[in-house]
Amino acid sequence: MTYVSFPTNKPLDFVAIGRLCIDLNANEIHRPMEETMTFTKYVGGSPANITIGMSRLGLNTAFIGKVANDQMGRFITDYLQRNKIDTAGVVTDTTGAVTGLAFTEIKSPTDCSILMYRDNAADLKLTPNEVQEELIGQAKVLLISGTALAKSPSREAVFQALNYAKKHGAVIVFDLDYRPYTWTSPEETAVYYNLAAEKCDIILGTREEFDMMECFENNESSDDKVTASKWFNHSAKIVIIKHGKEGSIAYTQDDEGHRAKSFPAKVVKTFGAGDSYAAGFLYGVMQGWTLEKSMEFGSAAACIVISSHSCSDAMPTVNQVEDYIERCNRNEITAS
Ligand SMILES: Nc1ncnc2c1ncn2[C@@H]1O[C@H](COP(=O)(O)OP(=O)(O)OP(=O)(O)O)[C@@H](O)[C@H]1O
Ligand SMILES: O=C(O)C[C@@H](O)[C@H](O)C(=O)CO
Repeated sequence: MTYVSFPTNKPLDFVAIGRLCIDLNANEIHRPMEETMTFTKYVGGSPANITIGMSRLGLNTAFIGKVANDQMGRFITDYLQRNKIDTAGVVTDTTGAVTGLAFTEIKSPTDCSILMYRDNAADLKLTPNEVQEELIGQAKVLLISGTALAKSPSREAVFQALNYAKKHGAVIVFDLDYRPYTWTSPEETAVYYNLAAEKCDIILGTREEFDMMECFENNESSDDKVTASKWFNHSAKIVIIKHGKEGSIAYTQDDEGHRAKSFPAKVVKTFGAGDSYAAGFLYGVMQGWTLEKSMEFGSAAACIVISSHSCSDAMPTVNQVEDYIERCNRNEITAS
C-alpha cells in the first residue's frame, strides 16, 4: 500500500531547511558538565543531521540555511560538501551573527542534556528572499524542522519554502524538533507549529512534542490516535509518534496504526536518535517499502547513532543498517 506518492521527474531526492550548527560532544562521558574538560567538534542541528543521514544512505541531497562568516561556518559548509550535499542554498551571514553551539553533557546512557549557546545565531537569520525557489522546485521532498520557526526572519523563510514546495509538488515532511530554549513559551510554539503542520504530508514527533502542540486543547490524556487523526483533515498522509526505546507508531488515514519495535542498543548517548530515525524512515518510504519496514530501518539507524559519540558523523550507510538488523536478528547485540 502506498501512502505518499513521491514525484519521479525531479533530480534532487531531498532538501532540508533550517538549523546548521556545531555540536561539542563531551569526550569524558558519564560525567557532569562541571567535570568535563574536552569535547569533540561535529556538525550539528537536527535538519543538517537528517540531510547528512539521507546522503549517507545514497540519496541526492541539498540544504537551505545560513552560516556565520567565520571558521565555524566554513567548517560546516565544507563538511556538508564532503558528504555530497549541494550547498548552493547555504548562504553566508553578513551581519556578524555567530554559529550556534551545542555542548552535550553525557552523564549516563539515559541522562544526557544539551547546553545551548544560540544568541545571535546565524541559522535564524535566513530571510525568505534567500530561499531559492529553483532548488525546491527540483526536489522530491522538502523537510522542515521546528526550531527554524522560532524567530523571524527564519520563520518566514520556512513558510516561503512551504509555499514553493506546495507550488512545485514536493512531498513536505515536518520533523517537530521542539527545543524549548529557542522559544518564549509553549503557547507561542504551538501557534506556529500548528500553522506549519497543516501544510505537511508527513509529520514526525515525540509524544511530548505533540502534547506541546495540543496545549490549547485541554485534553484529559494524550491519545496517539486522536492526535494523529486531527492532521488527516489537513494535508497529512502519515503521522509518526515516537516513544524513545519503546518504539514508534505510524498512523495513516484509514487504519489503526503501524507499530515498529525498537532494536537493542549499547547506548552511549540518547541525542541523535530522532534524526537518524527520520533519515532511515524517509529513505524507506522513498524506496516504496512498507511503513513497518521503513520504521524498522529508521529504528536500526537510530541504534547505530545512539551507540556512537556523534550524531552527524555516525549517520550510517544502507549496508551498515542492514548489517545491524541482521546482527540483532542473530541476537548478537544486547541492550546496554
Ligand atoms: N534507548 C534506545 N534503544 C533503542 N532504540 C532507541 C532508543 N532510544 C531511541 N530509539 C529509537 O529511536 C527512535 C527515535 O527516538 P526518540 O523517540 O527518542 O526520538 P527523539 O526524542 O526525537 O530523539 P532525540 O533524542 O534525538 O531528540 C525510537 O522510535 C527508537 O526506534
Ligand atoms: O541543535 C541542537 O539542538 C543539538 C543538535 O545539534 C544535536 O545534533 C542534536 O540534538 C541532534 O538531535
